[in-house]
Amino acid sequence: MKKILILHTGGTIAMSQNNDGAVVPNSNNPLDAFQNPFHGKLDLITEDLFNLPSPHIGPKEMLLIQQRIMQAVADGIDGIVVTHGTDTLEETAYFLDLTVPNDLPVVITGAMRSANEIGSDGLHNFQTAIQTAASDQAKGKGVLVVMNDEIHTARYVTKTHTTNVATFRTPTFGPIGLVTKNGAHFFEKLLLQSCHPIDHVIKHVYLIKAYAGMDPELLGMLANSATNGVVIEALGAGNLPPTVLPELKKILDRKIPVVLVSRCFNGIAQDVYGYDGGGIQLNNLGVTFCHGLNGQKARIKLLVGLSYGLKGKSLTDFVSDAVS
Ligand SMILES: NC(=O)C[C@H](N)C(=O)O
Repeated sequence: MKKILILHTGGTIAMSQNNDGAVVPNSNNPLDAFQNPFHGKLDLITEDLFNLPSPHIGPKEMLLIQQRIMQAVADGIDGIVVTHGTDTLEETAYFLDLTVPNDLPVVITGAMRSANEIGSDGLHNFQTAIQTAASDQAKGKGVLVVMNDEIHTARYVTKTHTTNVATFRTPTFGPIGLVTKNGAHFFEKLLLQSCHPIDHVIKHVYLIKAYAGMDPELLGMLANSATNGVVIEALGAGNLPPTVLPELKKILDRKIPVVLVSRCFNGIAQDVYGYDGGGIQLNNLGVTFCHGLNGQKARIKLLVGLSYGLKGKSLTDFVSDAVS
């Protein structure tokens, strides 16, 4: 019988609406009411790691989840389900994708409606996540996000709607599988990336967003602080307003890695434009283009790479390639 370890970390899936209509964490996890429908087929081992809304989760908590999963790998667990708030779920999922071995199925899920709201999606998402983690086909796919009957890769999935249960989408590529009443079905093979099992996370890796008429002061502050890395969500195919270039150069002169992604929902950032502030100039200045990740994931990738001790070309190669 397969052993599936369930790690609860909080989020709406562990919350209820109170009499004032506010959605608040429950002291008793509503998922404790889950009746194992896989009796005799799956051994479900449950642990409450913590009970935090996901805006309270950061790299420290992500590392705790990663360490618990590494222990489970050593203990011979067959699959892992992590329940998590949806606001930062994609970041934790990608952090784990980069830092745990990708042969063990690790599935993250959450809910958009709390336990006592009509149409609550928590129990259903929980069940489909368990089915996916128990599937032989889930092996070797890296960390997966299962929500609303869809299976997405941690690498590309993102939260796209504030409240809709169909919030998790994979721009450009789409989901890699579905969960039906018969279980998990995959229709994509994946390029797998290497595992970087870090044991600490560094600080001061920042994410900022470009906008029309972008003020240079924020970059100026980063150039003069204890900054370890910067990710910029650039305009379009990967361009910045020229007004920020002097401050950007100060950061690059300090050998602080600067990674560029696009603020566009679809597509990849590339060095295609030759005007002032265009991608070709940014590339020549030493900015690293990250192909295919959104800003928050590129930041996680830079954070993991730096925490792992990568430097220079190995760091650039690691961060620029979404599948390395
Ligand atoms: N749907 C959710 O889980 C959102 C909640 N604010 C959280 O991330 O904890």
